[in-house]
Amino acid sequence: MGNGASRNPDSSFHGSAERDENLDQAGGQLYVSLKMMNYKLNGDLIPHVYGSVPLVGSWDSSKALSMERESTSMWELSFVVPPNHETLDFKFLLRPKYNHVPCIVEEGPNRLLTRGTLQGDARSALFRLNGNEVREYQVFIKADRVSPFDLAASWRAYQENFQPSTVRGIPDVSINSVPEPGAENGPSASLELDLEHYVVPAPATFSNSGMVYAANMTESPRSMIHAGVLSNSEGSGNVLQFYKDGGISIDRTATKKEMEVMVPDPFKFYSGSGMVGSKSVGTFSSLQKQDSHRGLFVDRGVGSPRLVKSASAMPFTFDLKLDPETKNAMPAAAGAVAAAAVADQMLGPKEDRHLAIVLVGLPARGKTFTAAKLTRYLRWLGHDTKHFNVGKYRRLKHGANQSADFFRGDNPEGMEARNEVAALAMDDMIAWMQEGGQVGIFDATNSMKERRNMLMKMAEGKCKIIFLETICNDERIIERNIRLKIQQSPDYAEEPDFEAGYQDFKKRLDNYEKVYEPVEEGSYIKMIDMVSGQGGQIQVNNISGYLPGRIVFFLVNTHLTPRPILLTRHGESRYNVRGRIGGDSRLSDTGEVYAKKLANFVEKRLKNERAASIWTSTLQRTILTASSIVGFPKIQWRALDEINSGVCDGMTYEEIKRNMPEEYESRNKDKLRYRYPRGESYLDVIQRLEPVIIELERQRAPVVVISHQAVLRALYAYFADRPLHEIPHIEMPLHTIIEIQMGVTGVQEKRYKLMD
Ligand SMILES: Nc1ncnc2c1ncn2[C@@H]1O[C@H](COP(=O)(O)OP(=O)(O)O)[C@@H](O)[C@H]1O
Ligand SMILES: O=P(O)(O)OC[C@H]1O[C@@](CO)(OP(=O)(O)O)[C@@H](O)[C@@H]1O
Repeated sequence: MGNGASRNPDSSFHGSAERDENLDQAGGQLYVSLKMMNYKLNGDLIPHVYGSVPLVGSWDSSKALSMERESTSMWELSFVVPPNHETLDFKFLLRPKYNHVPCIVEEGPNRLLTRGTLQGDARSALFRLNGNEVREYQVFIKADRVSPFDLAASWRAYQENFQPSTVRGIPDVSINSVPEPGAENGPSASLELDLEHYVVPAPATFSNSGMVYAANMTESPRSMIHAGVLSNSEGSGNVLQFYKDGGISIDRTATKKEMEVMVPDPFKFYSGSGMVGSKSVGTFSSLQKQDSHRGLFVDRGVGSPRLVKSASAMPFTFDLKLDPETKNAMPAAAGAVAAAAVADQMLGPKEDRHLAIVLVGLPARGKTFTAAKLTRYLRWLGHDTKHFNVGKYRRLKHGANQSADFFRGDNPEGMEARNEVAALAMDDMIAWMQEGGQVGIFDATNSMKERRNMLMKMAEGKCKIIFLETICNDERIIERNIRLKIQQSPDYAEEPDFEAGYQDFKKRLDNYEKVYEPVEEGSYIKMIDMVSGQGGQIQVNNISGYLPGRIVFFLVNTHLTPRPILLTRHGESRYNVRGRIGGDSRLSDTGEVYAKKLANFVEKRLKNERAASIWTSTLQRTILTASSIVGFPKIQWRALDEINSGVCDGMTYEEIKRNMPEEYESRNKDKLRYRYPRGESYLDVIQRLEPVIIELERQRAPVVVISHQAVLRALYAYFADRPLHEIPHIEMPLHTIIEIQMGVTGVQEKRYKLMD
């Protein structure tokens, strides 16, 4: 749209330099939303808009933009103006949709929009019809500056998913901030104010609830499993109780029983000093240009992680050396993971086929939290990943109630006992990798070089180690973390006196601080003050390969700002009613009622959340479901489109069974991997949703995702930490909102059912 050359001599209006600067700094685009009220069709004349720049026809009425009917008498048009636009003059006109004449242009001077501000008085649109009859229609013109980076943030997501809609007349990005007059009298008014009224229980499988201490869900010592003392990681944690309101509580009795178990001593002690020299260090911050490091997202927001890559930093490259021995060995979840990851795993050096992420950091620095989150992400992407928490091994071997003295650097028994359990956990992790496991997350303080050397020695020739150090210098956050630890950690489950627990943990921290040696060796990622809200930094050293690159990218985008993510399917579609899959049908009458109810719900639930946004697919049924929601930007993502059912698109399951029995059978056998002819599989859907997950992690404001059954199953599985094979079978009912609450203790779920 550039320098929209205006014919209006007064159009050289400019805002103050300061305002311009502010707008430029916002880096945003302008979302212009025009509405015309009470226009009832007059012959085949449809309201249009044309104006001074090519986007609105350059004053050529044949290229005017048609407004779309939003309701019986309300017409709407939204478009996006790039930030550098000068002035936009425009006028409303009435014209047949596919004919150029007759063309009736509104009376009066041009309307003028300068740098986001409408000049002159707001006035109705006056049209002089044949015989000099004058018709007057009320119009609303609204321009909102919204950062496009908040909308479709990563360049990758933008390139891959932010495609033009196939739906005629519906803008890809729109904002309608003016509540529809009379909206409160629509069907939505039937939704009572009390949202709690609509709460229904969440399924009892939400294993990653913020109420559950992540360490409890990690692996158990093999020796115990083999001895039949414990079952496996899932079974060995605490007993969970699920309540009607979706809350979860931990049965401490179970924890205690587990702690009482003592194992025969299978421990071996490992030592060594195989230190790997540091090759290059890169620091990432947002100050560099986006295109200077492909694949890494740059956040322009205040208080977001900073990402800078120094010239000396290693690029994330693929090592494609051919290893004939493993040519045919496919990774466990082949097909789920990106081709580059498969190539790395199959063709890279032998030890690189297994990756150990070894956490480093003082207590209460978010190591277990980060390890659990990374495990969830990698598993969801299809990488066989396990989380080994040395604290859990320690508790099982030495009991949960060790005092701070146990952790003193000058307590030889304590040191030996701690190294012993660390070696046991590492041993288990390597054994698991040799059975085919891909990524092991080794979660302990690992705060001294000597310990890290031991681990590197154990890993030699077996797996590649990347240290992941979490550093936090914000005293307030450390204080909050300590308090959370006393509440959550099984170490203090038996301590009834909070203050006594607090003092003991502080002493433990002191003991660690005295001997702490930051990582300077090998390959590493350092997360420094990433959750302080003041920026933060990620430093990487000697990192290469597809998977390490994805891990860095993921960590850069995660944070702890609490916010809800609301997931919902579109309202019932006409195809849903007829049992047809895919397609691009409109909503049924029931679906339309849901759209109104949803708008009402969103209005109430996100009343004070001005920065929230609504994400839809590019298919009509989601866009129409979002259409009644006002006051938030709406973004269409192609990645949110329903699973592509290829040649079966538009058929009923019955028709597929009858006409393509083999296809029907194959899907029944393996719904996760089955790919519709010329369409997609669930695994394909998961892959294309990865940028959406990264973007949901990155967002600090609430997001409402209105999408489809298969897509929402995949998204939900990420948050609920559900295994890949369950994804195609997860229940995803219509007319229900799943609220995922992201916060400092992890992820929690709540459900609202708005209609039966
Ligand atoms: N990068 C981080 N820096 C500081 N605190 C964090 C970070 N990530 C998560 N946290 C917070 O730290 C709390 C305690 O984390 P936890 O993982 O138990 O610590 P650790 O394993 O280091 O002892 C978490 O509940 C979370 O709120
Ligand atoms: O994988 P299955 O269970 O077939 O579910 C996906 C199907 O759900 C449907 C409805 O049957 O999605 P949608 O919610 O978009 O209408 C189909 O369009 C889609 O093919």
